[in-house]
Amino acid sequence: MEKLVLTSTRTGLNGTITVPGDKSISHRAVMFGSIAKGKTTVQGFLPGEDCLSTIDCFRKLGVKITQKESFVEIEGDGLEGLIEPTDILNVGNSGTTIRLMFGVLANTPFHSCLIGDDSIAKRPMKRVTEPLREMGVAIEGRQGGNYTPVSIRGGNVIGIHYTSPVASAQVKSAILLAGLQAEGETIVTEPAKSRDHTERMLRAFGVDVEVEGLTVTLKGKQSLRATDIVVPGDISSAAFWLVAGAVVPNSRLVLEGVGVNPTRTGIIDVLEQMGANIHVEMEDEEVEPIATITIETSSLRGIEIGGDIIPRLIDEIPIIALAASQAEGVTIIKDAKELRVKETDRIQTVVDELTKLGVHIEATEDGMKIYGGSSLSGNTVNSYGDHRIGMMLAIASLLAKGETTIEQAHSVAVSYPNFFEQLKELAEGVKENE
Ligand SMILES: O=C(O)C1=C[C@@H](OP(=O)(O)O)[C@@H](O)[C@H](O)C1
Ligand SMILES: C=C(OP(=O)(O)O)C(=O)O
Repeated sequence: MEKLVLTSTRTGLNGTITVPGDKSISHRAVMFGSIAKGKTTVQGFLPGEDCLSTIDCFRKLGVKITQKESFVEIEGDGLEGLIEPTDILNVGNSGTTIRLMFGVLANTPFHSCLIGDDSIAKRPMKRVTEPLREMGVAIEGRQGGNYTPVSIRGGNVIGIHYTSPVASAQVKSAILLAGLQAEGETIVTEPAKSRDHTERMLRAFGVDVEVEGLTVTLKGKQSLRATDIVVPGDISSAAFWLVAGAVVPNSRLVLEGVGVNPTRTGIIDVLEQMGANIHVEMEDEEVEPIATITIETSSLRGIEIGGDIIPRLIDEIPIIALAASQAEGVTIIKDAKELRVKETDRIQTVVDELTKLGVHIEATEDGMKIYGGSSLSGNTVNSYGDHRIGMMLAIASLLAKGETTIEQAHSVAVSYPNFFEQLKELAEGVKENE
């Protein structure tokens, strides 16, 4: 599916759905299961391309993994059980895979080489490779180890006290994974709280992790004990329906089993602040909290979004920009420079593609300014291989007059393989041609 043509919906979006498993948690379940001793099972795994890349990497490192749709079984033999790969480890489009793999491989006494697709080749790796070098890991790569291909030979890692300049769960997790294998203690402090799935899941695998404010501490030479993981629905995927439910007239959507870890719920806070009719009902609260979220067509107002909330909604900014285009008044998004180094430069891509549909929107250095009250008209737009841009444009097409053609629509499979099927189920009257 290179190109997809969508029309607006006449009846609104109605129904109850379960979104696929959380991408961040699915990656970690496979990684931690692969370096634990014993059999780990994963229910609710996201069979998206990014998480399949993680499985592929660990198979190349000698781990036996069986995966059938959303169920995964991993036979781990500890970190010592990993073997030198005879092939390059290819992470595809996944930043989480490559950055966390550096941490996993920090103490393995063999050579590995990591590459990814064209988007990965443009994303900075120094944020992880630099602190890992400080810990004693031998890393070589293009432009001093900032870009792929990167090769790594682990061994003799020592603990570090690292103050990260970015609020990034990928940086924090890579250092903690290296720290687990290191001599001595590892302490990571971040400037704002990023998602804490690593800290929560390491505990479930029997690791001692201390968290105090923005600082995480763990002792080295700890091993992981296999366990059974249940992955909640991905709030970053649910975000597309939350915004669609709020902005498409005559809609009411119920999303069940959504992960509502407070480090991820910035989208709910923003929609509430914009005046959305949104209701969250807790279902369960074990390793990760889970809820049912209901949203109805709402009158939204523009707001200012910046500061510590940004890491709590970083992947949702493209769809928040669309919500803002339908609000009354102006919305300003700032402190979000990180968007420039995602799968695409998400500030520029959002501005370029929404402008083509008739939105009045301007890029700023660290965010965007969106003028509300736009009426959208169909046009040809492009995801540029960025899954979140592809899904945001699909929701935009539901509001646009006439037909919208989305080029590179297949990119949605990175995080949401059945996105277009669910869209057709929820939006009666939407026509689709390939
Ligand atoms: O750790 C993770 O699973 C992720 C962390 C975030 O990236 P950064 O760590 O670069 O902020 C996020 O954007 C990405 O989608 C997933
Ligand atoms: C940025 C994302 O993922 P990653 O960094 O893992 O490629 C994303 O899913 O929006």
